[in-house]
Amino acid sequence: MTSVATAGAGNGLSPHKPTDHPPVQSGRIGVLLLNLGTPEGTDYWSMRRYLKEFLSDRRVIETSRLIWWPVLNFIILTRRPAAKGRDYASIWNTQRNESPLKTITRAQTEQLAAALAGVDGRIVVDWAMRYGHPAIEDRLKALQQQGCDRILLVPLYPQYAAATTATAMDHAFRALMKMRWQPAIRAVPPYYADPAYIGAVAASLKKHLAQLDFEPEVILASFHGTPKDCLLKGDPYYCQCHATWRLLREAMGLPEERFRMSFQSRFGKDEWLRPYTDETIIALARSGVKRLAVVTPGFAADCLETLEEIGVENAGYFRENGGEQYAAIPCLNDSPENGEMLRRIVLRELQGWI
Ligand SMILES: C=CC1=C(C)c2cc3[nH]c(cc4nc(cc5[nH]c(cc1n2)c(C)c5CCC(=O)O)C(CCC(=O)O)=C4C)c(C)c3C=C
Ligand SMILES: [Fe+2]
Ligand SMILES: [Fe+2]
Repeated sequence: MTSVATAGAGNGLSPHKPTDHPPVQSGRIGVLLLNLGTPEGTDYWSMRRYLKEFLSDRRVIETSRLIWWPVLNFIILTRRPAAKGRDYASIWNTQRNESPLKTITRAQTEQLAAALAGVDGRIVVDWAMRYGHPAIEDRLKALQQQGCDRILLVPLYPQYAAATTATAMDHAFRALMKMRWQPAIRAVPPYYADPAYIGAVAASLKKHLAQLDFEPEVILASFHGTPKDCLLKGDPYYCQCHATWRLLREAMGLPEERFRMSFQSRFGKDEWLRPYTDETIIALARSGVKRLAVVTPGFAADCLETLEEIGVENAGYFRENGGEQYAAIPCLNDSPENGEMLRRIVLRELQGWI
């Protein structure tokens, strides 16, 4: 028996196992990037597991469980896994056998770690997903085990929505609820109007436009949608998307007719935030617009919703309705613009800790 255990037993206390708690006063600082999550594979069961976890989240689907449970289990989870599995298969990173969202979030983590290494050697950067893997709980524990007694959470959503930012925070706090010795926690606020973000998206957009072999008549900023009810219940997402759109338009020096905005990825039969991206793209093509570029500033990383829905599905709608040239502009991903933006935002939120 170790001396620690003997002392504990002598006091009537349970023996203290050194492996149960983080190193004492190592003073490291964790930075944990949080993104949505993604399936582990494109097969039926991987897709079903992912969709079930996602669509069982009350922050995402607020409908009464009495109504939602049978709809989810008997309708959605019988058909959607196969259909969406095919969409995921069309964008899958086959080299790493993972979705692009995972590959890019990892690259963003490495990029930020490299940028911060020279600033303060105590900073450890990691990443986690709200649904699936790597799990938030596991990565919080891993940071603690590396001696991080302060952790900055970085939800990778420029615009706050209960369905994204809040559920990631809820999940982190559920993990913290299980810890006897919690690290100190901070969270990066929504950065939808931050000059570092607006500047990065505008610079990246200008760079990609310069590489096109055509000049778009219209640029459409497409944001992920939410049910309209979220706005009516007080979710700031719609207003934050509008603020981003206005600031980007000003940064690009474009009038409203040439820099439009819309909401994509509708799910279910309820009304979602308008105008809808697919309807907007069809209307633009029918009104005679021949050259269109679509930018997706609400997505930190390219994913199913940008690569497939914007890059393929909506490109088809544009061409079928008379459009000729179409470009889906990549998200910030791990571009130099992204590296500089994250470095600035994270360093500001670490003030007082470093
Ligand atoms: C059903 C309700 C949904 C709400 C509300 C919602 C909000 C929301 N989502 C994102 C970002 C992403 N969503 C992604 C995929 C995705 N989204 C939903 C549903 C809702 N999203 C589903 C069911 C799916 C899975 C695909 C599908 O079955 O259609 C992704 C892509 C993930 C990937 O692996 O590539 C992102 C990113 C935001 C920002 C948002 C609210 C503001
Ligand atoms: Fe979504
Ligand atoms: Fe979609």
